[in-house]
Amino acid sequence: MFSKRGCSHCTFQNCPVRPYAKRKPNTKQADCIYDCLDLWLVKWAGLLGDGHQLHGISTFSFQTWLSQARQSKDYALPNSSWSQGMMDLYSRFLEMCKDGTWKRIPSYTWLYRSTQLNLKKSLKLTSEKERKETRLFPRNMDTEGVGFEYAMFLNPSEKRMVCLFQPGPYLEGHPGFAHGGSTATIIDSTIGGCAIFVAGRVMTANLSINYRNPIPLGSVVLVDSKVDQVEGRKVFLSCQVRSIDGQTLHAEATALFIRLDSTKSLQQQMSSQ
Ligand SMILES: CCCCCCCCCCCCCC(=O)SCCNC(=O)CCNC(=O)[C@H](O)C(C)(C)COP(=O)(O)OP(=O)(O)OC[C@H]1O[C@@H](n2cnc3c(N)ncnc32)[C@H](O)[C@@H]1OP(=O)(O)O
Repeated sequence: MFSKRGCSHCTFQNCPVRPYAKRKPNTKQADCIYDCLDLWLVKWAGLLGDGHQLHGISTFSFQTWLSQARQSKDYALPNSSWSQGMMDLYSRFLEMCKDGTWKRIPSYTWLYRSTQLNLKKSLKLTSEKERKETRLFPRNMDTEGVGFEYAMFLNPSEKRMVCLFQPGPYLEGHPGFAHGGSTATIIDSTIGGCAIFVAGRVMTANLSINYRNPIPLGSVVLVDSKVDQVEGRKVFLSCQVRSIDGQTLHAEATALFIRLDSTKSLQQQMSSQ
C-alpha cells in the first residue's frame, strides 16, 4: 500500500497517493502533506471506519492527528481547486506585498489560530473557550473547492481589505449562480476583517447590500472594502464586488460595525447589554 518512492509533491516518504505528481507552484510542502493525508484517509480510513489498524496505525489516532494538523493549515494558500484566474489574481497581490504596501492575511479554520498569528493585537479574545471553540463560518467545508475559496489582502495605510473569492458548487442559489447569502457572508467577512484591523473587536450592526449582477459559480470576483469613517465606536465601511476585469459590478454594500469592549469576552459583553 505504501509507496517506497515517496510523494514528489510533498516528499512525504510513505505517501501512497501522489507518487508521480509534480509540486504545484506556490504550494507549501506542509499543505501538500495534509492534502495527501486527506486523500489517504478518505480512501482507507473512511472505508474501514474508526478503530481499525492499518499497518499498525489506528485510524482513530490518525484522524485525531489529522484534525490537529488541519488546525494549523493556512487555507488562504492556493490549492488545486483554484482556477487560473484566481491564481493570477493571487500572484498579482502577492507581488504587491513585496514592498510592504499589502499584507497577505493567512486564514485558519479556527479563530484561535488566527488570533495567535494575525489578530493578536486587534482582536483580544479573553475567554479561552471563545478562542478555542470559534470556528469561522466561511471555512466550514473541509473539501477544497466546494464552498468558499478565498484569500484576503490588507492595505493598512489605505484601511482597505480585498478578498479574492471563488464560490464553489455548494454555494449555489439560482442554477449556476452563487446564493446571495454566500455573497453577503464573504462581504461581511471582508468588511469585518477590515474593521477589526482598524478598530479591534467589532460586530456588524448594519449591512446593506445591493445585488447588481449574479456571480457565476466557479468564477472569481474581487471583494474590495475600505473604512470610510470612524466616529467613536462606530466604523462605517463600504465595499464593491467586481469581476476580475473590473467590468461587471456584482454587488455593492455599506456597513456599520460597532466596536466592543475588548477586555470582555463576548458572553460578558452580551450579558452586560
Ligand atoms: C482580519 C483577519 C481576517 C478575517 C478573520 C476574522 C474575520 C471575522 C469577521 C467576522 C465578521 C462577521 C461579523 C458578524 O457576523 S457579527 C454577527 C452579526 N451581528 C450581530 O449579531 C450584532 C447584534 N447586535 C448587537 O449585538 C448590538 O446591537 C451591537 C453590539 C451592534 C451594538 O450594541 P451596543 O450596546 O454595543 O451599542 P449601542 O446600542 O449603544 O449603539 C452604539 C451606537 O451605534 C448605533 N447603532 C447600533 N446599532 C445600529 C444599527 N443597526 N444601525 C445604526 N446605528 C446603530 C447606536 O444608535 C449608537 O449610536 P449613538 O447613539 O451613540 O450615536
